[in-house]
Amino acid sequence: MEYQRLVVVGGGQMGRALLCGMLDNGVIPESAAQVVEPSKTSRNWWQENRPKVHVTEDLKTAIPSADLVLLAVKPAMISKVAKQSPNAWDGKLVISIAAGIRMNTLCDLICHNRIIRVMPNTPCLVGEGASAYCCGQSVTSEDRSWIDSALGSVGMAVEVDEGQMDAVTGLSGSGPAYVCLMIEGLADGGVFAGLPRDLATKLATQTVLGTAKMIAETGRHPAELKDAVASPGGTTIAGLRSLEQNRLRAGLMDAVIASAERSRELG
Ligand SMILES: NC(=O)C1=CN([C@@H]2O[C@H](COP(=O)(O)OP(=O)(O)OC[C@H]3O[C@@H](n4cnc5c(N)ncnc54)[C@H](OP(=O)(O)O)[C@@H]3O)[C@@H](O)[C@H]2O)C=CC1
Ligand SMILES: O=C(O)[C@@H]1CCC=N1
Repeated sequence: MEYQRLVVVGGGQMGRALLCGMLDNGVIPESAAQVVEPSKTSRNWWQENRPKVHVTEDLKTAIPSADLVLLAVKPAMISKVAKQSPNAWDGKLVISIAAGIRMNTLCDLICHNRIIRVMPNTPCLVGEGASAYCCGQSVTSEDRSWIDSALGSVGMAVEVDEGQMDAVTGLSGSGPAYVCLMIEGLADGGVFAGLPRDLATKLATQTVLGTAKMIAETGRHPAELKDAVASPGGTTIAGLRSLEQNRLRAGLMDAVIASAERSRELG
């Protein structure tokens, strides 16, 4: 199936990361994309950065022209958006990225179940996203192929059971924030140890990027690669001891669990 027009409702952080990633990767041409956005600042951002994307405040006129609609508003706004344009959702593939909002709820709101729930993450903006999705009962095989290749064009995409979506949200949906905190902390350590801020941030970023790539490309267990860095009586094992004393791993587990619980509450 050819999808002619994509309407993104909510052109904020994640709507931007996903749509820009898809535009950059040729999933959809700029002229076929429309963004519905009430915030003037955000509309200005689209007009300055993606002038060919049509931007409007008017949901009611945008939806009828769409073949597929990406709901990228905050979870608390989903119901309002759906009710703002009743009967307009028929015949459209609806994709929701709202954390915690369940398929049943979406289905009740838009009165059909040709719905795909997606949990993406912000690295979609640079083609390195990690997205999971689950499909409603009326999703066609063409819809499924489209979402798989659209998300795949901006990173990795995996289909999961809906029951796994809260855990995915806790891990990869929220994860970029935890990694940013880690990079910030590593850079702060470098600054404390005497490096200029710019250099410390560059080294911290490349260390995280390189390590992630090494794990992904070698398929080796992170513990094995960690052991390869730590010489007996050396510098790394001193650092690792400090991290264990400060419960880094338990802290990361707690963060993922807290986020997954919050996702469950939002539903
Ligand atoms: N940020 C992330 O890393 C991720 C977010 N998500 C999900 O993505 C969704 C969006 O989050 P995020 O991008 O961070 O949020 P943002 O606040 O950055 O973006 C949401 C945008 O929607 C706009 N908006 C509000 N009401 C409407 C409306 N009625 N019609 C159209 N647009 C509207 C907001 O405008 P205004 O500011 O004026 O209210 C805002 O610009 C959420 O449901 C979140 O759970 C999923 C995965 C990761
Ligand atoms: O913080 C949030 O609620 C959203 C969902 C996943 C990442 N950000």
